[in-house]
Amino acid sequence: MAGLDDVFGDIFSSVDAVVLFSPSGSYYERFSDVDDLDLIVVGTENPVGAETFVELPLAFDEMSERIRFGIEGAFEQDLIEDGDVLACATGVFGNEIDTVSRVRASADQHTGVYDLFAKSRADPDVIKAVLELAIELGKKGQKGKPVGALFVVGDAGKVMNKSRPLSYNPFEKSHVHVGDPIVNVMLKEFSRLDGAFVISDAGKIVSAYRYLEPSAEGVDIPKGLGARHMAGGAITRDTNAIAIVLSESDGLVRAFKAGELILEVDPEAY
Ligand SMILES: Nc1ncnc2c1ncn2[C@@H]1O[C@H](COP(=O)(O)OP(=O)(O)OP(=O)(O)O)[C@@H](O)[C@H]1O
Ligand SMILES: [Mn+2]
Repeated sequence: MAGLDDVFGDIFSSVDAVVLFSPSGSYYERFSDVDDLDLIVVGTENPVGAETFVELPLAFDEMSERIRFGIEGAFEQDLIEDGDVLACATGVFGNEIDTVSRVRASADQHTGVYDLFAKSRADPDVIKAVLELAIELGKKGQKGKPVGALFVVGDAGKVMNKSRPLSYNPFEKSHVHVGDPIVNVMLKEFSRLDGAFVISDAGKIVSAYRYLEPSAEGVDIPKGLGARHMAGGAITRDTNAIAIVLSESDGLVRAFKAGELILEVDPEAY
């Protein structure tokens, strides 16, 4: 009878690097003894003091998200190359490592999600909450009809200076934050109305109904996208904000940073 190694051994054959997600100290040390293998530690913190470390802005409950993010971070830091085979070890059922996943790193699969979270001004939790809200809005629409929405996140003072009100601001005197379930209901309700939401680095809803007036000079967004996307893209070149845009016409959620489209997701795929 064949041993388990014969059955599962392929998972570990010709691996270029091991990616350890939030390992405990003892686990890390055991791996350091394995010769000729690149070791990359990925986590929200680096308590093992690994030399080669990719920081996660969020723990990412979903294993596939965690791995995708770690791989993008590793690409970003030139730790891996296109085509590298990685053994990704992570804990699916808890903090202890219980699962190894064999993944071929592909530069084509670059989604920009690492850039969006790790190198933005706004709090990663805020970005994640807004992205999830946009995806949810895209999936369900508003009362069954597709809706569009534009969220500008971070660097709110500057964003306010480069925009003007289309109507009175329902968030004028409030101190509400994204992520709060009631606020999400409010934001969905207001998404039927024109203009952009402006959200601070810490997630405070600064304004709804903002008409953005950035300079569109040098902004290179894909042809076919209209004024909402142009304004969203352009404001991220003029300020340190990021923009998350739900398109009413094609239903996709896009994120812009520094004037460029860096992430495109289909809400139906989530
Ligand atoms: N400069 C702007 N600032 C804020 N909101 C804007 C701006 N320009 C357009 N919008 C909003 O975007 C809405 C849709 O405009 P438009 O159709 O030109 O954009 P789009 O990029 O094609 O988006 P969609 O894919 O949702 O149709 C407008 O009704 C308006 O609410
Ligand atoms: Mn349009």
